Amino acid sequence: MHAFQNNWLVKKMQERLISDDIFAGYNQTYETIIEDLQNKHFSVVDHFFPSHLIISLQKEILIKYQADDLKKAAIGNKTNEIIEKEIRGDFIQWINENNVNDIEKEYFDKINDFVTYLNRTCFMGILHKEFHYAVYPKGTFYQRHLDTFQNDQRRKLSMVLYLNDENWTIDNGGELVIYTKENKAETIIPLPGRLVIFESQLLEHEVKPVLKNEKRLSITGWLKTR
Ligand SMILES: O=C(O)CCC(=O)C(=O)O
Ligand SMILES: [Fe+2]
Repeated sequence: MHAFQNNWLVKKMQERLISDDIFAGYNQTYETIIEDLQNKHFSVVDHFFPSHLIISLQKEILIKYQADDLKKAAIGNKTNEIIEKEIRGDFIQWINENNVNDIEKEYFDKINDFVTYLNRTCFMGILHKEFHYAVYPKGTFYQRHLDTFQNDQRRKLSMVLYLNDENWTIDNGGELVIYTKENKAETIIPLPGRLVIFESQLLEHEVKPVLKNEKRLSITGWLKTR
């Protein structure tokens, strides 16, 4: 018997069994993600986005970081934000989907296609999204947490896309560790182009310290219900 059979996503999956609509516009990558989420509440996909987009987004985040556009990330809710270096040390910039360049638009087009698929085939009811760039310089990390810091129960799926250099190695640190419901640590190397999707309210996770001078680059976001 599955330990989390009554959680939000699994309920959606059960409803899904009765939908014939799944077969219209069937997408194998999306189906793999949905199956992973159903089985283990997270999924790791390496070629969700085309590689030219990863390269362009990497250039983009580096330009913004060098222009000092990213700010120290805070914790807590919006009215009570505190910067707590002992908890997280990354620099972020929120992306406004209504004001994007061509590269960011290509990114959002793909995200929106995925969201439409989830809503159509799993009745997931995703209505809102929020995404930010994140840079973790040497020595920074993000302690074990759930993605519900901002008192926001609407966050359902977390999505992290790594924009690291193609020469990124395991010695750089900065692994994402996801703690499964059996409290088993799953270590994910932040390889360029890798996308990690997990259930925001269910799985605790942490970013291990970045050990080398190579900055750890990503876009992190949340798919939210009403
Ligand atoms: O960058 C990652 O791998 C995870 C980031 C994260 O957990 C967060 O921003 O909430
Ligand atoms: Fe997180």
